[in-house]
Amino acid sequence: MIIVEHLSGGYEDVPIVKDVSFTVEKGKILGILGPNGSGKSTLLKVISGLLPATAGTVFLDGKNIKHYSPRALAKKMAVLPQLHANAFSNTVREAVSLGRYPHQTGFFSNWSEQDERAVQYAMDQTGVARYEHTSMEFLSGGEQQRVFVAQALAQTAEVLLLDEPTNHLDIAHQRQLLDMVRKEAIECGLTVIMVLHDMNLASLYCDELLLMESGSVRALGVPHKVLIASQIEDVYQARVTTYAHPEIPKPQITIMPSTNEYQQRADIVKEDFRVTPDYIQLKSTIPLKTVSSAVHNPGIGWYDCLLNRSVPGDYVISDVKQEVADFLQREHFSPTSTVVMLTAVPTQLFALNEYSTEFGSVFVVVTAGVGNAVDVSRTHERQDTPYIGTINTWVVINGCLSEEAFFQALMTANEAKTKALQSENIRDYLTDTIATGTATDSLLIAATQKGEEMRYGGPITAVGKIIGKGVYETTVQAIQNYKNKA
Ligand SMILES: Nc1ncnc2c1ncn2[C@@H]1O[C@H](COP(=O)(O)OP(=O)(O)OP(=O)(O)O)[C@@H](O)[C@H]1O
Repeated sequence: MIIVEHLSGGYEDVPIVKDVSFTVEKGKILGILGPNGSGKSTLLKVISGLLPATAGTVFLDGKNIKHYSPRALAKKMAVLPQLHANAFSNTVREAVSLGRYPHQTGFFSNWSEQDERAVQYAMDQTGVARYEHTSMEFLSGGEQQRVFVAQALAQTAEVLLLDEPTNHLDIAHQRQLLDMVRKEAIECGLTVIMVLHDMNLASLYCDELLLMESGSVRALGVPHKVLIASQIEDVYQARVTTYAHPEIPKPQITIMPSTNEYQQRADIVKEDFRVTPDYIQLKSTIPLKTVSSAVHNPGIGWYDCLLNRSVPGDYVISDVKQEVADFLQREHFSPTSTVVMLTAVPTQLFALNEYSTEFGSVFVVVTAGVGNAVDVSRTHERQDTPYIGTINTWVVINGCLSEEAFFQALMTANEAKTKALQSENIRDYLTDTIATGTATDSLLIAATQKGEEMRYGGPITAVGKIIGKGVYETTVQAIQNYKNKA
């Protein structure tokens, strides 16, 4: 455990680090973030005693680091500096072995089995063992960086101070190195303080983050409390936004380019829609921000091609995703920029309407196979598996929606669809109650993201009113087309 209390320090007469306090428990990782020149490296140097503290104290295992001899301190604390001197070593093994120096009484005169094990372990963990006899000068920047990390690891200290350990590393090696650091923390109780420029890696791998600004602590705490967009924007003077990592409950940050290239956005017009016997297509000249429950490319993304593909009524493919991927390849659609829904309804039974609004027009496209409609409040009584018979709904908006508005738009559209089923008296044939949808309905909201942002998409907003009316009317029309055919 390391406790830093009211620490200040800098270079001769230049105070840099001002009144920094934090605690890192044993086995935890603290990430230090901050703009260039904010004092991150200087803080590590003052903590490690490389620069004198002008005020404050660093406690290591309850003892002021000033009261450790340099060798005793080096056994407890290993440091990976930002810039490395490599004057004393030739080969990788020699460089890593230097990490054992604090454990030696003479100059490597009593090399022990423990030293050997520590060096071998550090080389294995950092993936440099295969270069062990190679001269340092023949290694790439990233390979050298891993050797220096191995050197610090070979020191077998309880506390590791790392200044930009992922410098020069490609993403696979960044991951390998940070996974290794995290494993050492969790399994061996290693306490780590590391300076990282990459906020996303810091968020993923650190228990807590310290955000520095002009030598002082601007924020300290768990990643969710530090990586707040407004705070990061203020400290870095760069526009950013946060989003959730897809698998790990940690925030991620992305920069918002100031270029207006992306703001010159086109409008969707009726001619962008095309209907063939196989599919209904919207081909846009710009990617649309899309939220959907489609079969292919569901979720949130940017896509310039939407397909509602008609498949035979007996379409049962065990691997639908692969079948759709094969279809896209066969038909020369880009798998990464196309959203695909499936329907058993012949495409000519679609309904499409355009609605003009004050912000721009809205298109609603629906195919409604309601032969197998269900009452969602009664489906718990059924034992049957889902079958094809689907209402597919697209709402394409010439306008800019907030994230909140996208999800409200989904709700608004779904409510309007249900209302259409009600007024068309579509019933669940098992319960003989009004159906609310089918077992496999799909819904998509796409927007050009041009113009002023609409914050909300609920039923009484400008966009919500159109979605409510548009999805209702268009679904009714599509159901009637379906009934007439039947
Ligand atoms: N040897 C030195 N003597 C005097 N001032 C220094 C010295 N090294 C760094 N500084 C100054 O201290 C301030 C903080 O530098 P430091 O290297 O700690 O920043 P940092 O946050 O690690 O930056 P970066 O993200 O660029 O690595 C800077 O203004 C820098 O110019």
